[in-house]
Amino acid sequence: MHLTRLRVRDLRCVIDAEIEPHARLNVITGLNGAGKSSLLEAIHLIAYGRSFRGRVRDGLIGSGSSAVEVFVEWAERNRLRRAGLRHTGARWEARLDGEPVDLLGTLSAAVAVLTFEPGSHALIDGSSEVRRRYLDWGLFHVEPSFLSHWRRYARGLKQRNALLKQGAANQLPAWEMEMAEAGERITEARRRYVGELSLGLSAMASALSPDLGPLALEFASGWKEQDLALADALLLARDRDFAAGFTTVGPHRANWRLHSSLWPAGEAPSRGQAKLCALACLLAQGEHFRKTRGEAPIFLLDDFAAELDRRHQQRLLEVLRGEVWQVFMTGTESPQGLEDADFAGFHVERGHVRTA
Ligand SMILES: Nc1ncnc2c1ncn2[C@@H]1O[C@H](COP(=O)(O)OP(=O)(O)OP(=O)(O)O)[C@@H](O)[C@H]1O
Repeated sequence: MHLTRLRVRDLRCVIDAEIEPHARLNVITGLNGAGKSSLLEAIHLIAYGRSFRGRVRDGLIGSGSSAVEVFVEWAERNRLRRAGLRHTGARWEARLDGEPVDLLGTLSAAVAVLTFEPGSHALIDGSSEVRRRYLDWGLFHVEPSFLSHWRRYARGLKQRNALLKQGAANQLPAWEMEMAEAGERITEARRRYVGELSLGLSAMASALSPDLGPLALEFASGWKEQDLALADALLLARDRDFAAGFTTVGPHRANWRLHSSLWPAGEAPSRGQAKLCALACLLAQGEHFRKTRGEAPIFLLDDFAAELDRRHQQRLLEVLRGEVWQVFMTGTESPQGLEDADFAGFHVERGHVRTA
């Protein structure tokens, strides 16, 4: 899929901007604070209902305005589709192909976007929640039944946690059964997905940087899955969970780890290594999406020159040029090595965008 039109109103310093992006590579340049990242935030907002730089109400809406508005048009299998989102920070209204939308997830399912931004190293060195979200984003897009299992599990977990807080044991078995059934399905899907991602990850990583060596993903389900079914793990954890006041085992505690020969077991990767590995993971996820769905997600690269040294920038550009994805990248300058490339340049100045 690729955007054919992007219109942004009242997002940070961008009061009203419209661009017709290139189907492949879009390079957005401008001075610091010009509003380059704001354009990427607009695309991210449509796909995720939030920014990659915090909540909508925390400064995303341009000062003096009550809502941010984003409109996109995109081509998908020779069909033109469109979506719009108006967000006040507290309330939102969305439309997809001219029809009102009740759930933000409907937009997320339609517009697939992967974002690499200055905080993306958290995928490797941040909390397990970031890594679960990474897996679940992929499964949400490639496995149609995943969302219903996920919702069922989340509802069971919420009910079980409420009962644990109240000290009410008698209703626990019913909710544990719900959690166990849905949770086993979630785990099966996550484990399979991690396996599939691992197949493409090392190739992607070596294209990005030969130094990264072979990479492997190791999945942990959130309970001692090799010894116990989830239903038994929940039963056994009851006393501890009553004392804690929440559920201490289950897929909501799942995690994965990346193994690389660059950092021995027990050692943490450097910030730069974590960034490169996070990028490799995102690219591998995009490639998996493309192979499974038969169309590619849109890739956003915020301030990529500041994130990667020149050698890795060149390698990334080569990888991206070999792919069929639509890419939006920002930087204070256009990257070197694009002289013979077919791409669109946009220049941003105080929130105004023009073709470069
Ligand atoms: N709510 C807001 N209303 C109006 N302007 C805002 C608001 N929030 C931030 N800004 C301004 O918008 C600009 C943000 O731009 P953005 O972060 O997109 O710039 P950038 O070109 O990506 O910069 P850099 O190269 O420094 O990353 C800044 O000048 C900031 O002062």
